[in-house]
Amino acid sequence: MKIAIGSDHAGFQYKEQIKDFLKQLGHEVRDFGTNSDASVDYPLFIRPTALAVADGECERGIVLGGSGNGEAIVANRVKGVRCALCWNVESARLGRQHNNANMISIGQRMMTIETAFQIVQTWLDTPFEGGRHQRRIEEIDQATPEGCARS
Ligand SMILES: O=C[C@H](O)[C@H](O)[C@H](O)COP(=O)(O)O
Repeated sequence: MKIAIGSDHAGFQYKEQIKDFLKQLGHEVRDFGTNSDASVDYPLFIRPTALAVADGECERGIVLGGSGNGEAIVANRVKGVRCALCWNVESARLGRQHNNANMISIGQRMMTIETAFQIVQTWLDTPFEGGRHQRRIEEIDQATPEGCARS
């Protein structure tokens, strides 16, 4: 697969290691930065990563930061992206089975690199279940481009 990857400074070290891990598995990686530990603003790197998944340049995407929270928030504002914030193998497995997550967000300050590798591997290997979960995904996509509001 062609996989987009992006991080801020707080996710940079794991981004580099996950990039190597993906290449060893035979995947093509498109790196949207950042390229050092120097402090940056995560939306500037995460949004282009998510847009590459949304427009089909990449099949999947991985974003990283300190917690992964802000990165997931940014990615999920891009139409067509379903980014699961993953903190263990089970959350990654369910992100695929139930949510058909085409992106994951990982918090470098939240876990060991071994757990991060296991999350990535699980997310790559687990198929979407479909069925009732497909209906729910379609309900997510019923939101207007402006978002939802009570009328
Ligand atoms: O949700 C955002 C991410 O966790 C960021 O990586 C984090 O906020 C960066 O924090 P700092 O600027 O204190 O390194």
